[in-house]
Amino acid sequence: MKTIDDLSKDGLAGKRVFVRADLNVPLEGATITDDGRIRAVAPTIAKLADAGAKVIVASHLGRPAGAPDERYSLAPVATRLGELLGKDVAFATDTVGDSAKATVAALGDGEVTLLENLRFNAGETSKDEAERAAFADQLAALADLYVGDGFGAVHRKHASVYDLPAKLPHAAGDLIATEVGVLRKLTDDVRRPYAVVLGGAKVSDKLGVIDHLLEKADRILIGGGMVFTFLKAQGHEIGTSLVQEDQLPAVREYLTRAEERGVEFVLPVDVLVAPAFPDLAAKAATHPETVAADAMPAGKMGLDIGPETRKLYASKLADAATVFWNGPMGVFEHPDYADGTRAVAQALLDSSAFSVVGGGDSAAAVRILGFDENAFGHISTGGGASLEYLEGKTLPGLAALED
Ligand SMILES: Nc1ncnc2c1ncn2[C@@H]1O[C@H](COP(=O)(O)OP(=O)(O)O)[C@@H](O)[C@H]1O
Ligand SMILES: O=C(OP(=O)(O)O)[C@H](O)COP(=O)(O)O
Repeated sequence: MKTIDDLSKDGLAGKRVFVRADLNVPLEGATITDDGRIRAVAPTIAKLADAGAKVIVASHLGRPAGAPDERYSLAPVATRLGELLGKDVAFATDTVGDSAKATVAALGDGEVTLLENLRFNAGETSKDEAERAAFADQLAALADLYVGDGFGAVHRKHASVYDLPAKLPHAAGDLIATEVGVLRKLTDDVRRPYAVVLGGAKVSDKLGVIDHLLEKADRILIGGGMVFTFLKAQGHEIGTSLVQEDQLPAVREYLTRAEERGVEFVLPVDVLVAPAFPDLAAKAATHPETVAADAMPAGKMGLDIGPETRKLYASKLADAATVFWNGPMGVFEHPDYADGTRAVAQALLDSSAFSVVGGGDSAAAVRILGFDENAFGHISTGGGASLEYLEGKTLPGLAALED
């Protein structure tokens, strides 16, 4: 992959450089609860601006339905990015419309703009190649050069990630270079025992990764919303918990294959349940019940791993030499369901393992719960992206930067 240094051989002064970042940060209303992804890409933006480029930053936020939706506006991110860069960041209220065109046209050398959420446009995520290409053409018209630095989104075959770089001279940004450098170590020569902890809510995206992990990992620990598809596959009651019904046969096969291959597959022995998903804004006490994982009551939702599971998982991580962790163990955004995630983070710090924590929410959880991010081996800005990288898959957003 070309680097920014390669791209800047003829100078960057006055050039319009499009930076595809992943600024998909957690928000409560318009308040950013963790700015890790903004801080991670800010040095790339500063480097380009310092070289005199006119920097056009673009990202998605959340999963809006291809049309403007104020809840997913990047406006709060523009303000925070400006604070981190120590300069104004002009915010365009659309992505390729009049506001974007006028904002880009008004940019001076060394100035920075942030476009509104790419996913407010159906073309960004479309499966229709022509629709994606048409949107990429509109984005390309705004810029002279392209820098891909949104590591968290490189597994998405989206217009700004995959189609746009083919239309402009392009390079990988410094964040992508760092991320790939660290993750390569986990694919090339991993120190064993190698434990992988999987949780979170993007269950359909991430269950498939287990297929590959069964060939690589020595131990796989399951938490978060992942748990209940496994419990159901084993024939247990899961109440109203998150479940991926269409994956039940696949999950049964994983459990069988883990046994055959001698991979230790660890599921929770107890879980915290409540009648409903908690109100994350109010954070009022919800008085969860601890129940055995094989005896969940009907009508209740599993929201965190329980106290016995916390101890069990800590013991399974204590002697690992390498740990990769993606996905919180529970709904950590509410204090009643943060203990599982806290326990896994603490277990990684207590062990001497090289630990990689990947994912927007996992990385945010570690920081929000008060852990020192520098105490971990690597905090990756990508969850799905790092998992697919470890799987050895061709990632569209990395392939597009190679030539
Ligand atoms: N048992 C559960 N039920 C529903 N959601 C859960 C559960 N456990 C964790 N979550 C949610 O998972 C989300 C993070 O999942 P995900 O996006 O897959 O992780 P990451 O961003 O680290 O890749 C968090 O917002 C958390 O509240
Ligand atoms: O948050 C992200 O991924 P992650 O939750 O796997 O870390 C990325 O911004 C990608 O978002 P998407 O999963 O909506 O494509």
